[in-house]
Parts: sequence; structure tokens; C-alpha cells
Amino acid sequence: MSDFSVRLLRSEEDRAATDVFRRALHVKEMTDEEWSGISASMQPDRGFGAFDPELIGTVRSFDSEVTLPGGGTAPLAAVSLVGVRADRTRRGVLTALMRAQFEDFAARGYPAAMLHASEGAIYGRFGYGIAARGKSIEVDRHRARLRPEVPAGGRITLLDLESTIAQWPSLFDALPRTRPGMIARSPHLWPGYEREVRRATTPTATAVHRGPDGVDGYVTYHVERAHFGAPALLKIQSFHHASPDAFAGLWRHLLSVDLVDRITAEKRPLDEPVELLFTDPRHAAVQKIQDEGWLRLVDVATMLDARTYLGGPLVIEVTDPFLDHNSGRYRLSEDGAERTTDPADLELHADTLSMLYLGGWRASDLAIAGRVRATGEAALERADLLFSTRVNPWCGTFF
Ligand SMILES: CC(=O)SCCNC(=O)CCNC(=O)[C@H](O)C(C)(C)COP(=O)(O)OP(=O)(O)OC[C@H]1O[C@@H](n2cnc3c(N)ncnc32)[C@H](O)[C@@H]1OP(=O)(O)O
Repeated sequence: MSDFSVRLLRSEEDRAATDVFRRALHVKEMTDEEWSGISASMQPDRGFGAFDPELIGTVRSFDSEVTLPGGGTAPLAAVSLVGVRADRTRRGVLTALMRAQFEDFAARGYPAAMLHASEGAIYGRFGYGIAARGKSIEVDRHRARLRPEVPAGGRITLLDLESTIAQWPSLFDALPRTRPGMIARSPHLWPGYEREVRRATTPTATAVHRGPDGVDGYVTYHVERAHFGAPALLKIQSFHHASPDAFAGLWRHLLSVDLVDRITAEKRPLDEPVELLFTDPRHAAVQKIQDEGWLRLVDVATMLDARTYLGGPLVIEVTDPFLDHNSGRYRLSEDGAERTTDPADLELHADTLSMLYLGGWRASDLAIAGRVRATGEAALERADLLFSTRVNPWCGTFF
């Protein structure tokens, strides 16, 4: 028996819910001024609160759309602002909030949800899995030399802070979302990004790249030092490109910025070939690899049928303890996905299916870790090919 109840938040409760979230992350509550700048980022009717009767926990989402393997898209609930008051944790509050959210997503026809996790041990039990990973890189600007065959790139225009803020949404929307896992940016996201760059103590700039057909890439960055005498770091805040020319041209620009010692970027796509631009690839060092996008297939049948596959057929048996209606067997092939009673080639839990879904992991690697059980090597080989994608998945949007 729970001694709290969960319901949709009213808009006048959004600020208190945001404060619950911030305190859970050890961040100060917002001032009136901060709240007035950020309140537009709350999509109405997408926040849930747990009450006992005080507000003790919250989750939110905003509507989006995710790119799938094969180039299709599906409606996506982007989940954020998850927090439970420190004196009310470990008694099922988040579990109840997650359940309410999934019911809401299903009722509104959102077959998938995604989030960025504060800790890796929280969300697997709710069926979220690490669907996309990202690498953090650091480039030694003084030593990195571009190889002769690297494209020259097109025209670069530099935007200042105000122009960056004004043009960000149209720049992002102008570029195709080419990787599985990339999401549409709701208007509710931009106020938060604006707040971040306005708070920076050094100037933010955006370099826009134009190719023969117009804008095909941009990078937003600022330069900072930890203290006087420390190396000057050019920190990439976002980098999106739609052509090899734009990728090379924007890196040429970053390397040309004076008074910079190192260039850093976090959570870049695992297969983005930055180091291959340089005569010595070691001058672009991968510092760490982290989980980037956690995916939840809320409606497994719909999502399995929405992506494309290579080869097959393969029958998978999914166990979904949190959303049991998803449990069962599915036959996957180049023709799509359907429920079946045929014997399974592969058995896995819903969180592991999320890891396979966007092509971010191989079934044979997950089998080594005990996350997938297969009838044999042949089934794993078929599964590796079936779920494989041309490029690595990447969300590329923080929320
Ligand atoms: C998308 C985002 O916003 S990410 C930000 C997430 N928020 C934070 O990290 C803020 C700080 N943490 C919190 O607010 C809370 O601890 C939360 C939200 C992570 C968890 O809330 P709780 O109400 O304690 O979760 P709940 O009681 O439902 O726990 C369910 C299960 O998950 C486990 N669990 C919960 N949090 C964690 C954790 N951080 N690490 C490991 N296990 C956890 C519980 O032990 C419990 O296990 P059980 O079912 O075996 O008993």
C-alpha cells in the first residue's frame, strides 16, 4: 500500500516540481527571474507529480520524434526532470511515476520514450536500455595537422551570442537527422539552451558552414580556462553537419581559432572520424565513452515493425516485467515484424531489446555479457546482421 498518489501536474505546480527536481540534483531553486526565463520550456500536461500530500517527486516529458534505422520516424516522449525528495526515496515513488508516464504515453500514441540518465543503475528496471553511446574527445590544437586530402570546406560565417540564440532552431531544423536515435527539437527545449549560453562567462559563438546548396552544418562553442595560466579550452557545445565538406570545414575553422590550446567535445557519435582528419590520429584522444540515449520501447510490437532489418528471419522472445503486454514472441524479417508463436531463436528482456533496437550493440556481444540467450551461433550471426545499421546511433540532443 502506497501512502502517496500520482497525478498530472497543473501548470501552476510546474515551478515547485522543477524545484523538487533541482534539489534532488543538489542544484539551488530558481529565482523568479530564472523561472520567468525557463517556464516556457514546460510543455503543458506533460508533468506528473507524486503527493503525500506534499509534492515529493516528479517526472516530465515533451513531445518529439525519433529517427529509426531505415530512415523512418516514430513519435517519441523525451523524458526529463526526474527527481524524488531525498526524505522520500526508495519507497516506490519513481516506480509509480514511471508507470503513470508509460500509461500516458500509450494513451497518447507515443510508442517510445528516451532519456539521459543521471546514473546508470536507475532505468533498466523500467525497460530503458542504453541505445546510443557517445565519446568525449580532446584535440591538441597545437599539434593536430590536417591531412592533405581533407576537404577544403565551404564558406564559414560566425554568429555572436544573440544571433546564435535567434538562429539555433532554424539551423538545427535545416539539417537532416541522419542517425538512428536523433530526435526533433521541440520549441520547449530552446529556452533551456538559451539560459545555458547566457550564463556562460565567456562569449559563445556559432560557426555556420555553407556548401553549394546552403547551410549544411554548424558548431557552437566557447573558450575558457580553469585559471590564469591554465590551457585554453575551446569547448564544443553542439556540432551538427550534413556533409563531409561541412564536417571538415567546421573542424578547419575550430583549429584556426587563435589563443586555444585544446578543443574538447562530449558525447560525440562513436563512429565520427575526427582523428582521421589528422596526420597523427593520436592528437585527437578519446577520453571516455558514456551512455548517451536511453530508449524505452513502450509499444514493442509497433516499434519493432517501424524500423527496417537486414536479412532474417529471426524470432525473438521478449520478457517485459514492467509492461507485461509487450512480453511475447516476435518474428523479424526484411518484411517487418509480427507477433508469432514460433519457437524463439533469441531471448532477451525489454531493456536489452532497447539496446539492440537502434543498432548500438551487437547481439553476439550482449550474449557474451549474458544479456541475450540464443539457440546457437547461427542465430546470433543472423541477429547481428538483422539489427545492424549503416551508422552508429546517436541522440545528439540533451534534455
Ligand atoms: C532523466 C533524468 O531526469 S535523470 C535524473 C534522475 N534524478 C536523480 O538522479 C536525482 C536524485 N535521485 C532521485 O531523485 C531518486 O533517487 C530517483 C528518482 C533516482 C529514484 O527515486 P525512488 O523513488 O527512490 O525510486 P524507487 O523507490 O521507485 O526505486 C525503484 C527501484 O530502483 C532502485 N533505485 C532507485 N534509484 C536508484 C539509484 N540511484 N541507483 C540504484 N538503484 C536505484 C531502488 O532501490 C528500487 O529497487 P527495488 O525495486 O529493488 O527495491
